[in-house]
Parts: sequence; structure tokens; C-alpha cells
Amino acid sequence: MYFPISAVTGKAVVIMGVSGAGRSTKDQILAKVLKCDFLDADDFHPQSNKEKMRQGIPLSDEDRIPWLKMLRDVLREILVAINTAILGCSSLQTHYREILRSADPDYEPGSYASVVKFVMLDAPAVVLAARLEKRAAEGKHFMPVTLLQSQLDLLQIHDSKRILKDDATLSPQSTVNTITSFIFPSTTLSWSN
Ligand SMILES: Nc1ncnc2c1ncn2[C@@H]1O[C@H](COP(=O)(O)OP(=O)(O)O)[C@@H](O)[C@H]1O
Ligand SMILES: O=C(O)[C@H](O)[C@@H](O)[C@H](O)[C@H](O)COP(=O)(O)O
Repeated sequence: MYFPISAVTGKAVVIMGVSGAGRSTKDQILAKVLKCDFLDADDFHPQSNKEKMRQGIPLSDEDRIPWLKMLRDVLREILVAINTAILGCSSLQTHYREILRSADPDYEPGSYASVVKFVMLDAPAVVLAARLEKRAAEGKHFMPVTLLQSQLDLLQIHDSKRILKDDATLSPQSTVNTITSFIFPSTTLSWSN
């Protein structure tokens, strides 16, 4: 199927939200459909951060900021190479998102005018808790359900006009369609593989 490369160059989309919102699931589908790089922020956490979360201790700014700066640097390399990336990252606070927005070398702090865009996956806490419990019971993940409340408490979306909200209870295909038409309006999607 025809896929216009020019429609998806030099952009980054961060799929944000609390644990269990479905970031990893949807990012992977989105990156496949858009044929672009996919990054999972969890892969960039130092072992100490993962161990902390495994023990049910929420991360602090001191834990998150070096991790976010590393993600910013990786995104910047992609943007400078005029490529596109989808990043799944909690990005719970406004100042965390500012670090990621500054991956755009032209970004003026506080302006929100960055090629790094945010989409928040939003779901009721009861849905999130059920997903995390199921995932943990399957032994698939280090993140315990007991950390969900701390994530919800930390979630700050004062800049919500700059964030596309998406209903995380809908199917991944529906989310991908919403995100694609918002961020890459001229893109022809290929669902073939
Ligand atoms: N739209 C959805 N409907 C039902 N279950 C979902 C949906 N999205 C994700 N899940 C399930 O919820 C759990 C958490 O999803 P995941 O993508 O790992 O979330 P996150 O990366 O945001 O923590 C996984 O077990 C996944 O299979
Ligand atoms: O900022 C944080 O506190 C973490 O990044 C956190 O938000 C993230 O959810 C965990 O790393 C588990 O992530 P997943 O549930 O997506 O694997």
C-alpha cells in the first residue's frame, strides 16, 4: 500500500498515561502501522528504578529526571535524522513533558510548540487496576498494582489543551486511527501486517 514517507518525518508522538493504560500495547501497533521507530521508556530505566517499582516504591524526581533526559537525547537523535518515533512513556507531570518536548532542538521552554506531541490514554481507575492485577498475576511485569494510586495522584495535565486525550478502553485499532488522523492527517494507513 502507498505510504507517504514525507507525512511522517521528523516527528515524535509520546503515548502517555499511568501504568496499565495500554501504552505498550498501543505503541507497538501504532509504530507498526506507521512504519516508524518504537521506543518503550521502560527499556531505559536503570535496574535500580525497576527494582524500586518492583518493591512497590514510587519513583521520585531524582529517579525520573536522568531517565527522561536520556529519552530526550534519544528522541533528539531521531528528530535530527528527520525520522519519526513513537515513545511509550508515563510522562505524568508537566515538567517531565517539558524535558521530552525539548528533544526538539528549536523548542522554546513553555511554548508547547514542539514537534514532540503527547497523547494521553485515559481509563477509569477500576479498569486500570483490573488490567494491572491480571498482568501481574500472569507474572509478566515488575509493576505492582499497589503503585497505581501513586501514579494517578501524580498525573498532572494542566497543559491538557496540548494533549490529545484518548479513551484507553477502546480497541487499539480505534486509538491508532484517532492518533493517526490527529498527528499525521495525510497518512494512508496500512493494516495489512
Ligand atoms: N484496549 C485494551 N483493552 C483491554 N486490555 C488492554 C487494552 N490495552 C491494554 N490491555 C491490557 O492491559 C494490560 C496493560 O497494558 P500495557 O500495554 O502493558 O499498559 P502500559 O504499558 O500502559 O502499562 C496488558 O495486559 C494489556 O494486554
Ligand atoms: O514514571 C514512572 O513511574 C514509570 O515510568 C511508570 O509510569 C511506568 O508505568 C512503569 O515503568 C511501568 O510501566 P508499564 O506499566 O508501562 O510497563
